[in-house]
Amino acid sequence: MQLLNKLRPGYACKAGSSSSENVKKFLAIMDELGILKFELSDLEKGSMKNVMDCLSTLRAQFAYMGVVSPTGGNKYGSPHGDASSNGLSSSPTFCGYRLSRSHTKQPSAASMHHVVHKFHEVFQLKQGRYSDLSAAKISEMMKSNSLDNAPTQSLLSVVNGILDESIERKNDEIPHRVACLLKKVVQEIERRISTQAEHLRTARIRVLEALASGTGEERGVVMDRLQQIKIEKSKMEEEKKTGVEHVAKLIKEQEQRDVELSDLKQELKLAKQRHELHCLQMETEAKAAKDGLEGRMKKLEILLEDSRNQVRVLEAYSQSKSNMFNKKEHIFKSFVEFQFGALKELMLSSKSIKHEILQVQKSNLEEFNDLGVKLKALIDATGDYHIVLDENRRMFNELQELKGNIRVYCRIRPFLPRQAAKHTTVEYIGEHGELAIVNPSKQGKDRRRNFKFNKIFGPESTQAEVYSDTQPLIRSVLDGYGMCIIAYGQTGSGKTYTMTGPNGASEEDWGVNYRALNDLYSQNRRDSFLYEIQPNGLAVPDASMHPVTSTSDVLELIGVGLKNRAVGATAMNERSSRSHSVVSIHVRGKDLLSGAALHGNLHLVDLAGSERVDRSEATGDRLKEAQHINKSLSALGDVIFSLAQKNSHVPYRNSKLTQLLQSSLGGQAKTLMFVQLNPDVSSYSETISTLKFAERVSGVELGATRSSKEGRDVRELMDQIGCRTKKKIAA
Ligand SMILES: Nc1ncnc2c1ncn2[C@@H]1O[C@H](COP(=O)(O)OP(=O)(O)OP(=O)(O)O)[C@@H](O)[C@H]1O
Repeated sequence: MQLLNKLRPGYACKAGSSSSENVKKFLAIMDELGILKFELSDLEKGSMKNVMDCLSTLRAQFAYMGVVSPTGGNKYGSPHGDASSNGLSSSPTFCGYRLSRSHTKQPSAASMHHVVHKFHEVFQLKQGRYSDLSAAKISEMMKSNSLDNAPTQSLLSVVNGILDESIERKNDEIPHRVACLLKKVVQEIERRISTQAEHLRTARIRVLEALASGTGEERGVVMDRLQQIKIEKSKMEEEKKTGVEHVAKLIKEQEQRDVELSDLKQELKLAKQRHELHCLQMETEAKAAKDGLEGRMKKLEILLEDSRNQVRVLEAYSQSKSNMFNKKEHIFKSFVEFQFGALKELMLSSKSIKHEILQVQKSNLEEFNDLGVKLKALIDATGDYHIVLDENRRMFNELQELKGNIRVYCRIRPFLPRQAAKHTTVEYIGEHGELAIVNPSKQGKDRRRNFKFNKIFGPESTQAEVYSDTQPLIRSVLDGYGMCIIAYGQTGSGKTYTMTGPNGASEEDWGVNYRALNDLYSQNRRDSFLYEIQPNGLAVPDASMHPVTSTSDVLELIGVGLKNRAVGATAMNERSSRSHSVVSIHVRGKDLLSGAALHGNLHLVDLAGSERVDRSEATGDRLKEAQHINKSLSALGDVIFSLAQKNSHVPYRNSKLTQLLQSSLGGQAKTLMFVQLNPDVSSYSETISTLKFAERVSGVELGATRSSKEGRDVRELMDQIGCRTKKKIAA
């Protein structure tokens, strides 16, 4: 056991050389016995498999050896002495084969069995007796080769057989050849026994020596080791089982992997197909792209060639340009040099010019000073001019006042082409405003009636002639006075014609309105006054005021007013104005020098027809309208009459019309009335009533002879104005 203990892994390395020697001895014995041995290096590595195999073989050998009894007979009835016996006899025995032969090479179990079988065949008697054996068979059996190789059991069975046969025979003697065979066999057995005994003795001594070197403790270690080995074996079996399960699991996993692999292969196949398709497409595209690129390359090459050619051309061109520029540069340089020379000269002349300029400036300054003195004198003179202007304005107004603040003109309308019988009521028109009207139906002193006006415009009078006396009064408006121009008369007598002119009138036919407005703008003294002109209707409900800058602006507004004017047919006029038309123009002037403000106004009044109600055959609303018209005309007559009489009370408030015209009726305002007459005899009574109205309005002044003193005053004033104006112009 000590020996086995020394077989533990690593023991040889740890133990001393004596242990190692023992192992070597053990291995030598194993070698001698022909048993599969292990190497010393196995112990050093700890590889126990070879060691265990060796020990197992040794154990089996011992077991086999125990089968043969010390007497050499078949103790257990088996003639062949098989390995079933476990006993290990201490008495000399012999093994089933020669131990000496096992020195050569370790026989395998199969070869050993073969040899034993062969010698059984030679020595086994299958039937019959040994005495019946042929001489050849016996000589074959007696051959030393056969005897040497025959198993001991076979030899013993031969001996037993011959002995049994001799006992059965009793009287018969054993044939000589059989006796020789018996002798030979016995000798062989003896030889084997002695040899075996010797070998066994030697082997047992050696084994015992080897075993004697171990102790009981080592045996325990070996047993423990064996136990461990068993445990390891069971563990290994367990592991093997686990391994088997693991292998099964692995197989299953393998199967799954196979399935996955097949799926992957399928996918790979599809991917490969797709990839191939894609590659194909790519190749096609690449080919197309390549073709395209080649085409483009060719184009680009052509372009490049063109560009190169152009570059060459440009290079040549730039070269020629460069040469030209060089030439020009040369010319410029010489030119610049020349210019520098000229510049120097210029600088010199500039200096002298500067000097001259300074001289001129000095003399200019002196002249400016002189001019300043003169200008101051002029400004003073201008101040005088304004004083003169103001005085002129005042004197002009005085003149107009002396001429009369209320003037009544008479205008007789010509017969119209459509009028059939042209019998006139106008018998005489005097140069100084005398008018004789006749009534053809009457005789005697009642037949004629005389009237007196400031002036009479006959049927042939032009629009310009009618306006001529009005024109000077327009200046009064700009001078800041009020003025009112009124057209009065029966319907169809020509009021609108006088105030506005015929429809679509040319400049020649323009009425008072247009001409007055034109004069307002043309007489606008912009050098000394700033004027603002606005038509005004603020005194009338729903009226509005609009700034105007020209005659056309005013006419436009008049047009709007006319559209709104009530017009209706009467028995006397197909298109009769059934309302008064008033255009009020306010003028604001500012003296630019003194800052003094002026405010003048001009009322242009086209009254409604003055015919009698019964004559116009008006009824209903038209009758009421006619009555209103008559009332307002009557109120106007009363106001003008009161003014002419210089009454303390003037009844402005009796009608809207007089309220509206208040600013241009009375005071320093000028009133100018055109009394319109229809010369036709059929209108005689209307003519008479119109003339009576005019007579009443103009009152005392009409027909009154101005005193010689008033006449002188007028002439003197006229002279003064003329004289001053001449002086002013001279200045
Ligand atoms: N001096 C004139 N020369 C030529 N035609 C004239 C003259 N006066 C008036 N007429 C004509 O007579 C007609 C009546 O004139 P207008 O309409 O001016 O009269 P009216 O007094 O304004 O009438 P109403 O009061 O009804 O409005 C018109 O056709 C007009 O052209």
